[in-house]
Amino acid sequence: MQIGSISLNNFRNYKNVCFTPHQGINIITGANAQGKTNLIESIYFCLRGRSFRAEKDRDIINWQGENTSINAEVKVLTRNLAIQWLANAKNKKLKINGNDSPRSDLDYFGVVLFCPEDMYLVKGSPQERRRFLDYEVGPLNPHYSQAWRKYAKVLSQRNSLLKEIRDRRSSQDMLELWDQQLFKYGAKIIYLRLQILTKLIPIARNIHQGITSGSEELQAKYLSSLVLEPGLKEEQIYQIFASASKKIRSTEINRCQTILGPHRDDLSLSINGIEAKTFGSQGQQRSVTLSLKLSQLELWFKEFGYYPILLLDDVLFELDQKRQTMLLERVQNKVQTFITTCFTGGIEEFYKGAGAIWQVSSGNLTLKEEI
Ligand SMILES: Nc1ncnc2c1ncn2[C@@H]1O[C@H](COP(=O)(O)OP(=O)(O)OP(=O)(O)O)[C@@H](O)[C@H]1O
Repeated sequence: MQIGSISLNNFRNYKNVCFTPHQGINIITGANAQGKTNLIESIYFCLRGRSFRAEKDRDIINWQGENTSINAEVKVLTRNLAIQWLANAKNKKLKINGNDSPRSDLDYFGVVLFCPEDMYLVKGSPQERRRFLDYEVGPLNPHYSQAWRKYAKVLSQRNSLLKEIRDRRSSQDMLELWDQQLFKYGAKIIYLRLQILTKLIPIARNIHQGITSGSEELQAKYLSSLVLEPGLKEEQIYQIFASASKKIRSTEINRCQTILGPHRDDLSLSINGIEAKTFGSQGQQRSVTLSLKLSQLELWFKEFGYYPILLLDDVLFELDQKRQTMLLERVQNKVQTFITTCFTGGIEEFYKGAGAIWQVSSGNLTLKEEI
C-alpha cells in the first residue's frame, strides 16, 4: 500500500500543501514545532478517520480557518483510490472516489503508528493496552472496528439506563434489549481479539527473539473479565458473558456501571516470565513495543497480501543502533515509511536509493534530497 500524494488544506499549521512522498522511506526533518508530527497525524487521520492525539476533531483545523480538507491518492495492490476528508468543528465527511462513504470503508486500509506515547502500551494502565487492542490489533480483522463502535454505543446507553434504574426512572425490564446487544458485540470483540492475538503473538515472539539475540522470550496473554477457556466459539463467549452478567446485575445498578465485558479486559506482557510493566527496563519495554509494532506489519501482510503504511513519530532515535538497523532493514523496499526526526543521524547513508528527506519549516514542506 502506498500514498501517491496527500494535499492538506488548513490542517493544523499547514495552510495549503501538496506532499508527493517517496514510495520507500520518507524522513521528515526540521526544528521543533514546525509541523513534522502534524504531517504524520494527517496521514493517520486520512486512513483512520480520527487523530491519534487530538481530543476533538476541531483541534486539527487551522486556528485561522473554519474547516479543513485532506485529499489523498492511495494505491492498495492494483486499486487506485482517492480519499477525501472534509471536516468542520461539528462534523466530518469521507468520500472515496467521489462517493460519500462510511468510515468503516477505511477498515481495509492499513496503517501502523509508533509514537512516544506507545511506551505506555507496556507500562501504562490497562486502558492503554485496550487502546492498542481496539485501534491497532482490532483492524487486523476488517469486522472488528464496526463491532467495537457498536459495542461502545451500546455500553454508553446501557450505563445511562443503569443510572435511570437506580434512580427509579426506568424499570429493570428495559435492560433486556440492551443486554442482548451488549453480549452480542462484546462476545464478537473478545472472540476477534483472541483470534487475532493467536496469530500476532507468535510473530511478535519471533521478532523479539531476533531483537534480543535470543536472550529474551516475550509472552503475551489476554486477560478477560470473564472466565474463558481456550478455543471458545463466539456463541459460547456470548453465553458465558450473559450468565456472568446476570449474576452481578444488582451491583451494576448500584454502581451505574457495566462491570464485565471487553472494555474491562487487559493484555499481560512479560519477558522471560517476568511482568514487563513492573520489572522491565525502559529499553526492554521499548523492545516489546517495537516487536508488537513490527508484528502488526507482518500479520497485515499475511492476512491481506500487502504491507500497511508505517508512521514513526519521534521514536527511531530513541532506539539503540542495533534496533534502528533491524527496524530499517525490515521495512526497506517493502513498506512505505514516514519517519519524523529533528536530526537525521546519518541514516540517509543506510538508505541509499530507497527514500527521500523532507524539510519542514513553519508548515511548509520541501524536498531536501533524494537518498
Ligand atoms: N490547529 C492548529 N492550527 C495552527 N497551528 C497549530 C494547530 N495545532 C497545532 N499547531 C501548531 O503546529 C506546530 C507544529 O506542531 P508539531 O507537533 O507538528 O511539531 P513538530 O515539528 O513535530 O515538533 P517537535 O519536534 O517539537 O515534536 C506547533 O507549534 C503548534 O502550535
